[in-house]
Amino acid sequence: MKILKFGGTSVGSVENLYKVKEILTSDTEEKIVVCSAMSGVTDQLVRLLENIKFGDTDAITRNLHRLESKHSDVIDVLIEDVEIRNGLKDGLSSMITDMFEISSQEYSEEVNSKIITYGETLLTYIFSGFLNATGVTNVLLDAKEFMHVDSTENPNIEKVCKRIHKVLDNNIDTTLYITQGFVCRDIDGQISHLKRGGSDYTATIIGAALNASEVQIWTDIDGLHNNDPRYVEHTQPISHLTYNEAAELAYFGAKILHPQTVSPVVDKGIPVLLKNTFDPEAQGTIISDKIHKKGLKAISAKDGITAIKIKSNRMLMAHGYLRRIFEVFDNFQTSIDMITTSEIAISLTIDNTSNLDKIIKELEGYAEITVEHDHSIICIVGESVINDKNSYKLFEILNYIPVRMVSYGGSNNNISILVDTKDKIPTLKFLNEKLFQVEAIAAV
Ligand SMILES: Nc1ncnc2c1ncn2[C@@H]1O[C@H](COP(=O)(O)OP(=O)(O)O)[C@@H](O)[C@H]1O
Ligand SMILES: N[C@@H](CC(=O)OP(=O)(O)O)C(=O)O
Repeated sequence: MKILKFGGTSVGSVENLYKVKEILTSDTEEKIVVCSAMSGVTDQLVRLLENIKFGDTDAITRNLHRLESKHSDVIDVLIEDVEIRNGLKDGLSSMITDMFEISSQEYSEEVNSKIITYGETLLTYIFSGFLNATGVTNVLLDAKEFMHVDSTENPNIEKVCKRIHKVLDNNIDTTLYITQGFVCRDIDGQISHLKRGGSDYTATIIGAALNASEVQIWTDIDGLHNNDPRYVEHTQPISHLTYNEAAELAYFGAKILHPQTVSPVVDKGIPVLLKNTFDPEAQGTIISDKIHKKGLKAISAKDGITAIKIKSNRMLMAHGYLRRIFEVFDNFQTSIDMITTSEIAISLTIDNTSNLDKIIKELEGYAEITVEHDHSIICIVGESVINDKNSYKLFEILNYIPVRMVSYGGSNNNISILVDTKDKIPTLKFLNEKLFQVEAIAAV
C-alpha cells in the first residue's frame, strides 16, 4: 500500500487533474490518494469565514455562488456523459446548500473547521466521480470517519489505524481510494482541521497507521531544493534527505513540506518521496533514515519571528535565572526557537506572539525587556553541517548584513542566524553564492 498526496496546484485545474489521473494509473499497486482543495479555494473559505463572523449575508451568498460555479465549471469540462455530469452537479448543489446552512450558524470553532475543510470535500467528490466515470474504479473515503487524531501535535496513530482498517475492510475489492487531506476530528470527536498546508501531514499519519511502503507528496516542483526557489535563482533539487534534515527544513520555512510531515513515519522508517506532478520522471527527493551525504544540504527561512532581549545585572554570577525566564514562557505555552546568552543578557526568539504582552509584563518584574518584531530565521541544514569545511563561509554575511543572533552548535545539523525580514532575500542570495558557489547572484 502506498499513500499519494496531491497538493492544491496539482488538483487546481482540469488539465492538472488529467495529469494526476495519469500518475495514478501508471501502476496497479494499492493506493490511498490524499487530495487538498483546488489552489486558492481554502483562502476563499477563510474569507467566507470572515463573512460569517460579521454576519454579512450578501457576501456569504456571493462567496458560495462563486465557489459553486468554480467547481461546476470543472465538472462541465471533466465529465462528458450528460447523466453522470448532472448527477455530480446535483451532489455539488446539495453540498453548497449544506454550506449555506452552516454559514447561517453563529461562528464557532466547529463552524470554522467545517467550512475551512470544504475545499477538500468538494474536490475529492468531483475527482473521484471523474475517475469512476472514465473507468478508473475507486472508492471515495470520508476522512472524518478515520482521522481521529485527538491532538494535532501528537496524533493518535493507533486510533487512526483501527478506524481506517474498519473502513478499508468494508471495501475489500478496491485498490484505489480517494480521501481528503487537512480535515480531522479532535479528542471529543468534533470536526477539526490540521494547520494550513496540513494535507502532507494527513498523508504521513495515514501512512504510519497503515504501515505503508512509502508516502509520496506530489507538488509543483521536482523535490526539495537547496534554497527557496521563490526568492533565489539557480536552486537545485536534493536527491536524498534524512528525516532530521527534512524536519529542520520544514520547521524553518521550506514551504514544500508541512512542518510536522515526517514525524509520524520516522519510527517506522517509511520513506517520504517528494515528486513533481508536472514532471513525474524527475527523481525528486527521497526522505528516509539513510545518510547519503554528510554536510551542507539546504537553506531555508522562517518569517514572523519576534526577538526578545532580556537584560538584567542581577544575572551576573547568579544561578537559577534562566530557569525563571523559561518558566515564564512555559506558563504561557510559548515555545522558544533560538537563544543566545551573555553574562547579563539573554536574547531569544518566538513565533507565537499571542501571549507576548503577558510574557513581557511578567519579565519586566525582574529585567529590562526589548522586543523586535518582523525578523526571519535563516537556517542552514545538513547532517554534521557544523563540520562541513565550507560552513565557515556563511560568517562572511556579517560583513554585509546586520545579523541579530547566531546559533551554532546547538545541534550538529543546523546553524541558524536571525536577520531583519527586510534582509531575508539578500541573505538567502548571498548564502546561496557563498555556500553553493552559484555564480548568478544579486548584489547585496
Ligand atoms: N526549499 C524548497 N524546495 C522546493 N520548493 C520550495 C522550497 N521552499 C519553498 N518552496 C515552494 O513550495 C512550493 C510548493 O508548495 P506546496 O505548499 O507544497 O504546494 P502544494 O501543496 O500546492 O503542492 C513550490 O512551488 C516552491 O515555490
Ligand atoms: N487546503 C489546505 C490544506 C493543504 O494541505 O493544502 P496544500 O496541499 O495545497 O498546501 C490549505 O490550503 O492549507
